[in-house]
Amino acid sequence: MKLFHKNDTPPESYCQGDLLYWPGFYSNQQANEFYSACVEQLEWRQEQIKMFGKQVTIPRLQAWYGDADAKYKYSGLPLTPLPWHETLLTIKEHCQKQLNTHFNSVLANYYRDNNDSMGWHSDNEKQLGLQPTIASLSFGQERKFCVKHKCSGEKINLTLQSGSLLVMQGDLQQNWQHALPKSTKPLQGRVNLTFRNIHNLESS
Ligand SMILES: O=C(O)CCC(=O)C(=O)O
Ligand SMILES: [Fe+2]
Repeated sequence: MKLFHKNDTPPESYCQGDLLYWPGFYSNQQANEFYSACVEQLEWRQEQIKMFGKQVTIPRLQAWYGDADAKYKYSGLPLTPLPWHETLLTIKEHCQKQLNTHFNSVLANYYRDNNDSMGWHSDNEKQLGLQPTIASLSFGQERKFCVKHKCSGEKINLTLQSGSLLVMQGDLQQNWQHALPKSTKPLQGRVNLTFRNIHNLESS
């Protein structure tokens, strides 16, 4: 896969093996419009997940959209997709075209302020396959995104800007974890969309 061409690599882009970051995938204005549409129109829920045998309320809002058969288990939480929203379909088309791949679902995350976060994890569920390509879009408040190697502990920190596209692919989920930490500084809201291709294991 080739995401960057010599002459159109935007400033501060990052391309290291299986992690590609493109800050200006969308203009600020377009990113603001997507942010508002997502905040106002997606069916946000604060889910409970099981962690170490305990029910925990997750520190962010989530919504799962996709094709009807793209059922997903996320941290022990079975998610049945909501039917596609037009804004999500538009963004999905752009990503599919750019990355020359297909997505059948998206996990939307809404971080309302600096107290909302996502802990260390890998998106390595069986249903994603061994080397999933995940397209991660950011709209609204920029936030720090951390990646940590599972064996060496090597850390990479990126600031995900509004309108940026981050692609996680290849062996990234096998070898690395990632997280979106809380901040002590007050922050505005951020919407993140992670487009995925879920394999329906029951019917295969
Ligand atoms: O909000 C982000 O940038 C990360 C989201 C994420 O890792 C996920 O949805 O699995
Ligand atoms: Fe993730």
